[in-house]
Amino acid sequence: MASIADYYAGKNVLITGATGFMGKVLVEKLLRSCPEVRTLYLLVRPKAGQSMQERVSDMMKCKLFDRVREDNPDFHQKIVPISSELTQPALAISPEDVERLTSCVNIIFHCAATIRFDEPLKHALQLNVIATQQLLSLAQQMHHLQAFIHISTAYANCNRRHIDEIIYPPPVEPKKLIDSLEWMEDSIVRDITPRLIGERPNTYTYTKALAECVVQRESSKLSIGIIRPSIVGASWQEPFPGWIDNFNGPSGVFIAAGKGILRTMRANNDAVADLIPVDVVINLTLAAGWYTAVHRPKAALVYNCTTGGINPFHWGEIEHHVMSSFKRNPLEQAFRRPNANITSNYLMNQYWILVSHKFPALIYDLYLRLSGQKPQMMRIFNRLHKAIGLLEYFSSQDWEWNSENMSMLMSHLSPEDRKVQHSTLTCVS
Ligand SMILES: CCCCCCCCCCCCCCCCCC(=O)SCCNC(=O)CCNC(=O)[C@H](O)C(C)(C)COP(=O)(O)OP(=O)(O)OC[C@H]1O[C@@H](n2cnc3c(N)ncnc32)[C@H](O)[C@@H]1OP(=O)(O)O
Ligand SMILES: NC(=O)C1=CN([C@@H]2O[C@H](COP(=O)(O)OP(=O)(O)OC[C@H]3O[C@@H](n4cnc5c(N)ncnc54)[C@H](OP(=O)(O)O)[C@@H]3O)[C@@H](O)[C@H]2O)C=CC1
Repeated sequence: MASIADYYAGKNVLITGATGFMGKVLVEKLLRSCPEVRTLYLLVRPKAGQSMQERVSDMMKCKLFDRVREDNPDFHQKIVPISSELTQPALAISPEDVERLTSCVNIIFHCAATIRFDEPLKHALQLNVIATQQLLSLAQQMHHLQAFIHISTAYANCNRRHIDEIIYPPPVEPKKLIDSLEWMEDSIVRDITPRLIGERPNTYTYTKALAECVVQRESSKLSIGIIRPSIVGASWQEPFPGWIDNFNGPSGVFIAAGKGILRTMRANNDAVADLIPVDVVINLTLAAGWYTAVHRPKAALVYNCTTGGINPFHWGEIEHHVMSSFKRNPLEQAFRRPNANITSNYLMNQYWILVSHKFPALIYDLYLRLSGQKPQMMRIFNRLHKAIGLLEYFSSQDWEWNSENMSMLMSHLSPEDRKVQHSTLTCVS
C-alpha cells in the first residue's frame, strides 16, 4: 500500500488561503512530510503595502518553518506564489498563470474564506460562495486534477443539533441569492440579513453552508472531499506544540482572561467545547486529499473533523485549565490578577459585567484622564463585549457530529501512515 507521502511525490498542489492560520500549517506539513512534492502554487493577494512575493517570503521566515528549513534550506524553490484576488472576476489570475495552472495542477486545497462573524452578507457571499464557484470552474479546466479539497466548518449546519457527514439542502438556492443581492444596495442587504440567515447566528456559517452546496454540485465532474473542522486551536505536536498566530475563537478570550480583563462570560459549563488542534486538522486534510485522489469516490465525501463525540471536553473544564495555567504562567502587564468565571445565567453575567468590567474600566479611565492620558479601558471593554457577544452562541449550546468518515479514512491508511496519523487518533480519543 503506497503511503501518503508517496502519493504527493511529484505532484503539483494549488492552495488558497495559504497565508492564513490553517493554510500556513498545511504548506509547512506538505513540505516537511512530503519532501518529494513538486510545486506548491499559492494563490496570494498583495496586502498592506506588501507584494505577494514579499508576503510569501515573510511567511517562510516564520518560526513555523524552522524544521522545514533545517531539513531543506532551499525549500522556497518549491513555492510559487500566484497573484490572485478571490473577490475579483475569474479570481484576477492572469491568462498566463491560468494556462500554467490548468496544465499541471494535480490537487487543490481551498482554505481561503472570510471567517469574521460580523462580515456584511454581500462580502461573505462574494468570498465564501462566489469565489468557491469560480475556483471550481478553474478546477474543471485542469487537465490533470485528481482531487478538490474544500475546507468548510463543522458549524455550517449549526441550526441542527445532530450533524451527519452529508451535505444538507441549502437555506436558499445560492444562485437566486447571488442574483438578488447583486442589484441591492448595501443598506437594504444589511436590513434583510437577519431574515435571510434565519436560525444561523451569522453570515459566516450561512455562507459556508451555501458554499458546501455549490461544491457538491460539481461532484459529478470532480473528485471532491469536504473537511468540516470544529473550533481550530493551537498545534498539539507538529511542527512544535502550541503554535498559533491569531486571536480567533476562544484564543482571544483566553488571552483577555489571562490579562485579567475578562472576568465573566456566558457559556454552558456542561456543554462540549469541541476544540481541535490545527495540526490534527491538517493531517486529516492531507489524508483526505490522498484518499479522494486515489479512490475517486463517486459523491463528495464529507469529513466532520471534531473531537466531542470521541473525547468530550467541557467549557467548565476549560475555565479550570485556563485559570490554573495563567496562575502558573502569568502574562506580562496584566490589568488585574486573572479570575474569570463562566456562567450560563444571563442576569448573573450582566451583573458581573457591570461590577467586574464596566466599573473598574470607568475608574481606570478616570485615573487616566486625571493624569493627563487618553482614556482607553472602556473602549477595550466595548470591543471585548462585542466579540464575546458573537462567540456566546457557540459556547452555550451542544452539538453532536457523526465522524464515521474519519474512522473510515484511518482504516485505509498504510501501516506507516497510521503511525503518523496515530497521533491524530490518540488526540481525539
Ligand atoms: C476562562 C474563561 C474561558 C472561557 C472560554 C469560553 C470561550 C468561548 C469561545 C467560543 C468560541 C467559539 C468559536 C466558534 C468558531 C466556529 C469555528 C469556525 O468555523 S471559524 C473561526 C472562527 N472565526 C472567528 O473566531 C472570528 C471571530 N472574530 C470576529 O468575527 C471579529 O474578530 C470580531 C467581530 C469579534 C471583532 O472584530 P473587530 O472589533 O473589528 O476586531 P478585529 O478582529 O479586526 O481585531 C482588531 C485587532 O485586535 C486584535 N485582537 C483581537 N482580539 C484580541 C485580544 N483578545 N487581545 C489582543 N488583541 C486582540 C486583532 O489581532 C487585531 O489586531 P491587528 O490585526 O489590527 O493588529
Ligand atoms: N480557524 C478556525 O477555527 C476554523 C476555520 N475553518 C475554515 O478553515 C479555513 C481557513 O481558516 P483560517 O486559516 O482560520 O482563516 P484565516 O482568516 O487565518 O485565513 C484566511 C485566508 O483566506 C485568504 N483570503 C481572504 N480573503 C481573500 C481574498 N479576497 N483573496 C485572496 N485570499 C483571501 C487570506 O488571505 P490574506 O492573508 O491575504 O488575508 C488567508 O490566507 C476557512 O475556510 C475557514 O472557514 C473551519 C473551522 C474552524
